[in-house]
Amino acid sequence: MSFRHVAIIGLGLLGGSIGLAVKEHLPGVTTTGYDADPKVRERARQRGLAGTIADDPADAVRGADLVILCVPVGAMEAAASAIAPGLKPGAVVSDVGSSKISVSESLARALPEHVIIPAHPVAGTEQSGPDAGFASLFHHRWCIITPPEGAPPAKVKSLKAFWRGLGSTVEIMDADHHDRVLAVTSHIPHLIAYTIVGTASDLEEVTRSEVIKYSAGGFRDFTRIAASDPVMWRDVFLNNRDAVLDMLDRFLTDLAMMREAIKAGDGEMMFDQFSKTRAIRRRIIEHGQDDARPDFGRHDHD
Ligand SMILES: NC(=O)C1=CN([C@@H]2O[C@H](COP(=O)(O)OP(=O)(O)OC[C@H]3O[C@@H](n4cnc5c(N)ncnc54)[C@H](O)[C@@H]3O)[C@@H](O)[C@H]2O)C=CC1
Ligand SMILES: O=C(O)C(=O)Cc1ccc(O)cc1
Repeated sequence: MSFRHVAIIGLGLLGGSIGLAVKEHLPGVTTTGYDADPKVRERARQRGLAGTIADDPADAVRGADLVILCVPVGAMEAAASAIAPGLKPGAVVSDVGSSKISVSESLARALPEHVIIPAHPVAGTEQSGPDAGFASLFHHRWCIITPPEGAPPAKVKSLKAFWRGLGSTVEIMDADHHDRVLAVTSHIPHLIAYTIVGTASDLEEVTRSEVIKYSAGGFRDFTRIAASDPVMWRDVFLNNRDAVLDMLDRFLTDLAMMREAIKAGDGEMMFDQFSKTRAIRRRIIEHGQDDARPDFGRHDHD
């Protein structure tokens, strides 16, 4: 069974992109939407982020067979409770949150009688809000689905097909594994960016130098990441605390080793390490996710 009516709760970067992507790639599917912020609803109507934008969360989900919560992970439970009165029995409730264990638990608490299948499209930018979304956001990007035990296989299959329809490559994973992998590949890199940009800015004040003005390429890349939405990332670190702390300990050990190598003038150690990481980047470019679905748009998928 494929979804005929998809409701999107939260119409910022992710929610807006889903609405636009459904309009472009799945034209037979009806979309409805809701956002808690009236200004966002207004802008969403102007941009046509969903077919109908409701002023009430329960109205937005009435009749939907798939509801996707696209709010910060700390707001998932409140958003799920607010849609409960309008949810059709048998509707699938999913989300796009960047961490999965806590979201899974929040949704199960708020909607104990409903089918919950959490997901995370690993696709985004540093932008947020209703003007940030675009239809091709999910093309050739991973979407990780983390079905809880007992999730109906036919509904998991439908959710897979939905994300494939938007151009993603789907992977099934358990929530614990997801949270550990994403802690290393996404959450800690954001933490490093937020920290280094803060450190450079503090240094600038102390030394009255122009650290930021003359920053080279690497630092500019960090400033892009460090411009990401503060509410969203605060919530990620509050909600993926354990995995982030574990992985951060590993990272700090490795950073301390690099510090020792610099202190000791151990050029060989640095050269070996930098050569290894250069090879990793080359592997990503050669076999990475940009190549995961070279056929998107040319074939149908189940
Ligand atoms: N920004 C990114 O690159 C990515 C974000 N995500 C996840 O997607 C989710 C949404 O992120 P973005 O779209 O970037 O954020 P955003 O800030 O662009 O949009 C979130 C929207 O949710 C609304 N909202 C907040 N609480 C609400 C509630 N209780 N009910 C209804 N609406 C509510 C806000 O008004 C806002 O318009 C987050 O959970 C984030 O972790 C996942 C992949 C990538
Ligand atoms: O802008 C970037 O570089 C990102 O890393 C976007 C992003 C942010 C959060 C996610 O959960 C997934 C992707």
